[in-house]
Amino acid sequence: MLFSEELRAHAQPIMTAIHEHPFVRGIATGYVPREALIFYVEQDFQYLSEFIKIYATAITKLTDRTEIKFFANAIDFILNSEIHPHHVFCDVAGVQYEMLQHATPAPKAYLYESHMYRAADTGLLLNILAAFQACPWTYHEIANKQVQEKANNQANPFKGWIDFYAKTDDDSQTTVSDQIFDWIDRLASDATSLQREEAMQFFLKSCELEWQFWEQAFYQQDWKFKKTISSATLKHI
Ligand SMILES: Cc1ncc(CN)c(N)n1
Repeated sequence: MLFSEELRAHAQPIMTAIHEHPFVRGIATGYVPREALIFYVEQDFQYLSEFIKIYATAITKLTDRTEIKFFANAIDFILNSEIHPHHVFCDVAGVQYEMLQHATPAPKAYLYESHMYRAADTGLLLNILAAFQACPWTYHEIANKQVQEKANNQANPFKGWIDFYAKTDDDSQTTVSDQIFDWIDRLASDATSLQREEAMQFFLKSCELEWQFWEQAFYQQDWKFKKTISSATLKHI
């Protein structure tokens, strides 16, 4: 069994819970509460900005130009393409995107970002890719399932979001997540079983954090002492 097949098999209960999450179901049925959409975009904007820095860290571990290009493309995708699904949510919520670009990470986003940095700190590309893969993989799975359900019909205001994440790579029919799974398999074939276990943990925790990210936005879960934390300034003694 390929390592990527093992990853997917172990993540199945989490993936099922993501498909069934009320936010994700709301995308399919065309209704998500406005506050949830706004909270999501605020958090995702800052989360993706942090992701760019994590990709940049991954680049420092590489020598092969094709591999470097992969991460450079991923950065370009966030900066220039992934703004589109955010605009879809903003249009439905009736808010200006520019208004949602100043948030600080809420607890689950903070945890997810810290988890990614922890993977990067191990210095192992296998861990970085495993931790990162939950991001493209779960979104592609969500969108694909919703396309199969014909949720991307003209009446659905989230059609643009679903179509965006269901897209494959031009004519090749391969997705970014397929390419990453192939890359993970190549690295895993040279890894020890302990290293594979560590990568598995990074992947599964990222999958759970994807679920947590939807949950956090749907219920707008923020720091309990947000005002205290954000208003703290150093006193000059
Ligand atoms: C939290 C999260 N995970 C995944 C994606 C899809 N790149 C995203 N935009 N945000």
